[in-house]
Amino acid sequence: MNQSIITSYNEAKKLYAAHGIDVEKVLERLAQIKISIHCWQGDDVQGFLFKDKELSGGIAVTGSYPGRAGTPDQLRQDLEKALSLIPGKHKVNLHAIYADTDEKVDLDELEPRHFQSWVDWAKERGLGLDFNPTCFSHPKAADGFTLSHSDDEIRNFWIKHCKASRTIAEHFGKELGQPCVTNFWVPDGYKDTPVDRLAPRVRLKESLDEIFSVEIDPLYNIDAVESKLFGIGSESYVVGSHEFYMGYGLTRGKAICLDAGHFHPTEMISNKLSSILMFSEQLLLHVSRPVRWDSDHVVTMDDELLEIARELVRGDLLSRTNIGLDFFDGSINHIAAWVIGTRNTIKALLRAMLEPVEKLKQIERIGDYTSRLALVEEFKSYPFGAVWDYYCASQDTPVREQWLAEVKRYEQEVLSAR
Ligand SMILES: C[C@H](O)[C@H](O)[C@@H](O)C(=O)CO
Ligand SMILES: [Mn+2]
Repeated sequence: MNQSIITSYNEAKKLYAAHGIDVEKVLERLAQIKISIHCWQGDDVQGFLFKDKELSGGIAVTGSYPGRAGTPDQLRQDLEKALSLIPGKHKVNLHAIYADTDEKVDLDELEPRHFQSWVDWAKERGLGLDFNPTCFSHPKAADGFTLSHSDDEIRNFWIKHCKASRTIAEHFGKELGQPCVTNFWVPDGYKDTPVDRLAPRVRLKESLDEIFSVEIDPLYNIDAVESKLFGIGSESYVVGSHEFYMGYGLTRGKAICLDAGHFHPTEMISNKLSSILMFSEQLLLHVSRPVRWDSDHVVTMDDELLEIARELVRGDLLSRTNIGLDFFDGSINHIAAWVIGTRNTIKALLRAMLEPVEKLKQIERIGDYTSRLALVEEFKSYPFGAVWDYYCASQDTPVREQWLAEVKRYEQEVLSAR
C-alpha cells in the first residue's frame, strides 16, 4: 500500500482515538455490511424475459448512454466490474424480468431453474442474491393495476407471479447460505381522484395474505413490502401507501421497505427508521435520491444519505436493516453509476461510525446543546477521507477517483463494442 495512505491513516487514527473511537474496529464492522446492489441500473430496467417491452408502472429512465447490458452475461460482466471497484462483499438484487432462459415463459410460470445461472455466478463469487417480483412492464399491468385489480383473473395472475417469486427467493437463500430479501412493490393507483379508496386496498391486502400464506423459513427468505406516495399516472392515489404497508408489515411480521424517493419532497426516511424498528424486527431501505420527484438519481453524499447512515449507527439498527439501492440513471456510464452510488453509501456509513456517538448522546442527555452542535459540526471535517482511502486500499479496490480510469478503460474496450 502507498506510504502516504498509511501515514495519513495513522494520523487520522490518533485524532479519532482522542475521542475514544477505535478506527480499526470501525473498519472491521464496516467490512461486515452488505449493500444490495440493484441489477436494474445496468440496463435501464429492461430485463431479459420480454424483449423490447416498454418500461411501465409509473417509473422512468431518462438518458440513452451507450453500452447498457443486453444479455445476462453482459450484465454479470458489468456487475463484476463494478464490484471490483467497490470495497466489501455485497449482494446483487434481481428482478423477475432478469430470468436467464431461452424458454418462452411468462411471469406466473417462473421457476428457480430460470435463475440458475445467477445462483451459480453468485455462489462462485461469494455474493448474496435478493429478489423482486416484477409487477410492471407487462400487458397484464397495462391499466396500472396488478395485485389490487378488480378483475380476478388478472389479480390471480399477479398472485401466482408473486408466489413463484418467493419460491425462487427461497431457492436463492438455500443455495447461497444467506437469506434472500424479496421486496414486493406494485404500481397500482389512479391518475385522478378515486371514488372508492378502500376497495383496491382490501383487494391488495387479500392478495398479499394469499401470497404469504405459504410459510418460508426466514433463514432463506425475508419478505418486504414497499410503499409509494405517487407515480407517473398514479398521481392522485396509490393503493400501497405508506400507511397501508405500515399496517400490513407490522401486523404480518413483514419488513417495511422505505424508499427515499417515495415520500413528500421534504419528508425524510431517516426520521422514520428508529420508529419503525421499535415495532418491527427488520427493515429494508431503498437508498435512492429524489430530485423534485421520485426521479431515482444516483446516490450522492448529501445530507439525507449521511442522516440515514447516522440513524443506523447511532440507534444500533444496522443488524436489522437490509440496505438496498434503487436508482436508474441512463444518462451516465451505467457502471460508474453503481460505483458512485454504492461507494457513497458505504462511505456515509463509515462517516457515521467515525463520530463519537456515546459522547454526543451524553452531552445531549445533560442538555448541553451548544457542545452538541459544536462537536457535530467539527466532526464534519475530521479526516474520514484518510480512513476511507485506507479502507479502499486494504480491500484491494481503487483509492479515491482512481476507479474512474478503470471504468473509462472498460467503456473503451468492452462497452463501446456492444
Ligand atoms: C425497479 C424497482 O422495483 C422499483 O424502483 C421500486 O422499488 C420502486 O421504487 C418504484 O418506484
Ligand atoms: Mn424502490
